[in-house]
Amino acid sequence: MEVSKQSAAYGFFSNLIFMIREQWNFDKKGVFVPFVRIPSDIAVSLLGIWIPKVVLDAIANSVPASEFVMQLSVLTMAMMVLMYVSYYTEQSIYRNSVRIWNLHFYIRKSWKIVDMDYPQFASPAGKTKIERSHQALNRNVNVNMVSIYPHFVELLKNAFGFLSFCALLIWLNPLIILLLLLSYAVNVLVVLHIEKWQHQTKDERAQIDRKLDYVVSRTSDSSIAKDIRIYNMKTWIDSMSEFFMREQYNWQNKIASKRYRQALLEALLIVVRNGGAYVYLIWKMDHHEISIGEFVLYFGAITGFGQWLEQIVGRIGKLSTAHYKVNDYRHLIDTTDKMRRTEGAPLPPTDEPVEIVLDNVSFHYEGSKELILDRIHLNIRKGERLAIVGTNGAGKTTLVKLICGLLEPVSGRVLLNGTDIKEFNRDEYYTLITAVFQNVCLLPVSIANNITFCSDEEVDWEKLYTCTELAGIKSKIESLPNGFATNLVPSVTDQGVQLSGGENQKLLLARALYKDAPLIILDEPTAALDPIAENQMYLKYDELTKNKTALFISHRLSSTRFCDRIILIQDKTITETGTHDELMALGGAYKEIFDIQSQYYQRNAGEEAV
Ligand SMILES: Nc1ncnc2c1ncn2[C@@H]1O[C@H](COP(=O)(O)OP(=O)(O)OP(=O)(O)O)[C@@H](O)[C@H]1O
Repeated sequence: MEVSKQSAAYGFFSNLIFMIREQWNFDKKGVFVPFVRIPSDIAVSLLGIWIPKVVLDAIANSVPASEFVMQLSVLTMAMMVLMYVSYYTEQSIYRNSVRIWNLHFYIRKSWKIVDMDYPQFASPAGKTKIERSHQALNRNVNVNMVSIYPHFVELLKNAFGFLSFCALLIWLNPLIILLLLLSYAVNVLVVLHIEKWQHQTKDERAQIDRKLDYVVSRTSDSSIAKDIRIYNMKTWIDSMSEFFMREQYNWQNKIASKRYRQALLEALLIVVRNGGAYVYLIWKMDHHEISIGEFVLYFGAITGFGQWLEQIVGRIGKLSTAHYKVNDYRHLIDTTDKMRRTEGAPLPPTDEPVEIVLDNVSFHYEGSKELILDRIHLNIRKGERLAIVGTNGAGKTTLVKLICGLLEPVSGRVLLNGTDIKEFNRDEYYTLITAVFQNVCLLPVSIANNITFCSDEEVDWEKLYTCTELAGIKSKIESLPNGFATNLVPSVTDQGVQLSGGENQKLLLARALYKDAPLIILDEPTAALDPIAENQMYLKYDELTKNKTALFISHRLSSTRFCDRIILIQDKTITETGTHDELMALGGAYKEIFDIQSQYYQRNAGEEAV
């Protein structure tokens, strides 16, 4: 298996500063909490080893009871207050603010995904980037990217705690510190090595996660629930999910076995380190060089020193993980759009049809060298209704996506009214286009909102009624108990309705008409319509495309008669172009496909006549 070796593009401190800045903008209190938490936690640890010494010294030195009780009460009270502060700050850092903070990044990530350039979004590299960002913000806030600042605070606390215990142990013997440090250094190196390996293998693991997620999410996808049952896809889903789970399990095993080995090494080091130090303390007491109170104090200090160091090692590991996750998040967030987002060329008036020119356009999808379209020349006149036909996979949708700016040509230019579409601001350019694609995209909101994408107050109701009437869906909507206020996507909305395939298609047509842009694209808009509805749509075709340039993809060649011109895409290029009659007269591939389609109608008509 090839291991992807993507190293962190942002340094640790760059990521830390980025997150502190984010925390500052989000909630300033979170930045200050450490200043209280660090000293109080360290004081709790010091008091923890100091109080037994005070007790033992008082007994050994026969301190008067009243003085002893006084000393103990003050220390115990101080301990209580500090422990409360420590508990409160922990709750406030980890339990509350971090979860909300996580949500803040989650929303920003989702926003970025919907806002990024479509070609980048749809590319394999983009998908991996998005998957990694999902992992960076998984639900476990103790290990995902938002844990970087809390882990850093804890690391600082561990470092100061460690230094304060160091100061104590220096009085005992500086060599003890050296022995303890050496053993921990070995452990740190092993932990860092494991973290790096985990990061380097992340892409491979992300790919398996993505496939498993896809297969598992199919089980609850209502749109394919019927197919699952009818085609008995259960067996396929079972075996695929088992396969990917096994793959995931193998990876988890690999990670676990590395961690087990590291834990074993750590256990061995603890035995050598603490054992040696304790033997030394016993020897000192045996030689009357330290008192019983000091023995207990140093005993606690050696244990505490070890604990601080263990925590430092653990924190470095967690910080390193969080650092890589911040890295993945920033990789996504900092993705710069290739399309123009700044001020672009002035838009043409939106109430006039546009002219589109494809000038020597070639295209292949990322990850494949094979051209889908090869040096296409096409001039679509203002207000022209162009039908694009061709067999499955010929490249019709790809051509339309290039015109929409959803894909970028690998060579050549797409011009709108003489301006390269790259020159327009991307979002402004989209305002010129309205489209009905084959996939149905509905939101869990009302029908009116689904068509207009604006709030009820902003809806132009007259226009909405006209568009739904034209699309042939108005009477159906009005027959629903809540009319235009009826929610769609019943699985997540109150009293939501499920429209039929054809009704959904009419709704999408109404949406395209409501947008009222100068370029309208209809990709198989009648595929799900019954013959009567289809016929009505053709009859209204003039009205639907009035004052617009229209592109119409259809496999039903009879429908193309309503267009001014037809182009046939074959072998990566435009092989035939003309009106229906011209192409029939040409006697080429168009005529052949048309004849094949029409022979069934003719035969049926003939049979009926007999
Ligand atoms: N995102 C993608 N990545 C890689 N290849 C793709 C992608 N989308 C489409 N293709 C390939 O590009 C070719 C053209 O696809 P396109 O969807 O443009 O065809 P089409 O003419 O619209 O087909 P249909 O009539 O079946 O809708 C196909 O061979 C398809 O496999």
